[in-house]
Amino acid sequence: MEKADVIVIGSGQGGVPLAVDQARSGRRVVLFERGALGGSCINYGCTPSKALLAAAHAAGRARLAAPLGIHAEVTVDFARVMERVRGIRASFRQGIEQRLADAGVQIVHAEASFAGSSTVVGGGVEVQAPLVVINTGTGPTIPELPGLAGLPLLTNLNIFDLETLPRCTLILGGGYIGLELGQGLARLGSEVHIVHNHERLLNHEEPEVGEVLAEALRRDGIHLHLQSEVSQAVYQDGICALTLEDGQILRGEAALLAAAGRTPNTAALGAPAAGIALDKQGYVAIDEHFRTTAAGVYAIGDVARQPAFTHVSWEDYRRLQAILGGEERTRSDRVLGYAVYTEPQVGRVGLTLDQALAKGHRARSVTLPMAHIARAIEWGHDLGFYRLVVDEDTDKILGATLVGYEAAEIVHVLLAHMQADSTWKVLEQSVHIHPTYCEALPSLARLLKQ
Ligand SMILES: Cc1cc2nc3c(=O)[nH]c(=O)nc-3n(C[C@H](O)[C@H](O)[C@H](O)COP(=O)(O)OP(=O)(O)OC[C@H]3O[C@@H](n4cnc5c(N)ncnc54)[C@H](O)[C@@H]3O)c2cc1C
Ligand SMILES: NC(=O)c1ccc[n+]([C@@H]2O[C@H](COP(=O)([O-])OP(=O)(O)OC[C@H]3O[C@@H](n4cnc5c(N)ncnc54)[C@H](O)[C@@H]3O)[C@@H](O)[C@H]2O)c1
Repeated sequence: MEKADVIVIGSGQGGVPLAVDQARSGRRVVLFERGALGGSCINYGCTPSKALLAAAHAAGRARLAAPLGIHAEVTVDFARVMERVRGIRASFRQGIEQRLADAGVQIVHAEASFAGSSTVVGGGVEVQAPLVVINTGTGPTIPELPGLAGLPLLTNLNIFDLETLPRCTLILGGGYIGLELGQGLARLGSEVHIVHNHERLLNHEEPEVGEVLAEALRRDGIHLHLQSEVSQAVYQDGICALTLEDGQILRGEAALLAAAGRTPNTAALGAPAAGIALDKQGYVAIDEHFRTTAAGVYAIGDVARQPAFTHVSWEDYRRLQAILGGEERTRSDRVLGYAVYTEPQVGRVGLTLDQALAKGHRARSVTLPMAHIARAIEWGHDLGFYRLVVDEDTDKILGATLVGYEAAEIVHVLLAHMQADSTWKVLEQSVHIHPTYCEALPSLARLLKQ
């Protein structure tokens, strides 16, 4: 058996920098990875999806430019789109490999499992270390629907390997992945149907968010089947027939994409036998300091049911590093921002009004429709709104929801105010540049004076 100072399982967004930092400080680090180095984000998540969306949105903007007096005929070279996507993915992956190699991390390209709380085995290697960090992420959930098992499904794991654009794509799930990839494939020329089992898309967000996105997706020609589930799936020789609960049958030459949520990658770990407790859904149970139920074993990122975003997993690493270095940090005092990269985008930070009220804040919200923003009128962006939630006792900004052009960028203005513990009055007094989208943020705050 080999001895090491640190074992990292999974080369996700937290595991890689942690392994590198630990190795750079002179410790012997062994990292187990069963797939491609760099985890979901680089290989089958953020990077390829956003590279695909760059092409798709270029096509979509050109097609929707008629109201500006521009009539474009769009031709999509799907093979070139995907070649570029895979090229970016390969270069990012190579960067990770180089970082790990430069730091002297020993990599075991194999699936890891626990042979005791401080002993990990995989690929014929057995290693023991006083510190083990689990960063194994999640994989796609395949819904248990009659006929679905064994069908040639697309998931986020294989969709970026497509060589040809599906003529038609049927998507199960109207969450982040379903909407981003659905709009992406539609804008590249596929006929897209999204089957979603709630009355609104992105049902975890405020109702208006899903309503705006539904309108935007319909303008892209996407067929939405809301409050709907598949009762039977049949797939043969490229022809798919999905029977929906209302009896409607979606039939044709189609690809099927499962975008119905995530399942933690813990099945192979043998964690419970090593004294590492999982929760009911199989996520690793952790405390405020990322500690699992086994001494010396920590978990970070998606597998620990942290909000499933790359920047959260990365920030988990930074916090865990600080905790291991003796600092008093916890995992839950962050200002959480995130975004959905549809067009229009959704930029979110902090609490919604309902969440703020539920937490006991005396909270209030104000909303500015996109149609009242000069920049939006000039650019012809009529869909969306900006919403701000504040604490009436302290004037602190508690959260914001922005739906509109590049909202993922613009929301950082509010994130910075929140991180700095600033108030809506400071925002209201700021003189933002005309004519920008950000100019609307002090105007939004000004509504609180009425
Ligand atoms: C299509 C898609 C788009 C996304 N877009 C965004 C986005 O735009 N912005 C954003 O912030 N987030 C996005 N996400 C979420 C983001 O990818 C994850 O939150 C992020 O990758 C954090 O993951 P992680 O560090 O927890 O682990 P991961 O990145 O999932 O890495 C886990 C690694 O562990 C390995 N592994 C698993 N089990 C074992 C084992 N037993 N032994 C050895 N290795 C193992 C896996 O192979 C994998 O490489 C997206 C996700 C998807 C699927
Ligand atoms: N922009 C980003 O940051 C980004 C992009 C993609 C993914 N992600 C991360 O990945 C996670 C997973 O994304 P996701 O879209 O797979 O999951 P999700 O949980 O966001 O959405 C899945 C949706 O599918 C619906 N659903 C489940 N089973 C269904 C069925 N049988 N038929 C119809 N609908 C069904 C659910 O109601 C749910 O709303 C997200 O939570 C997010 O954190 C982030």
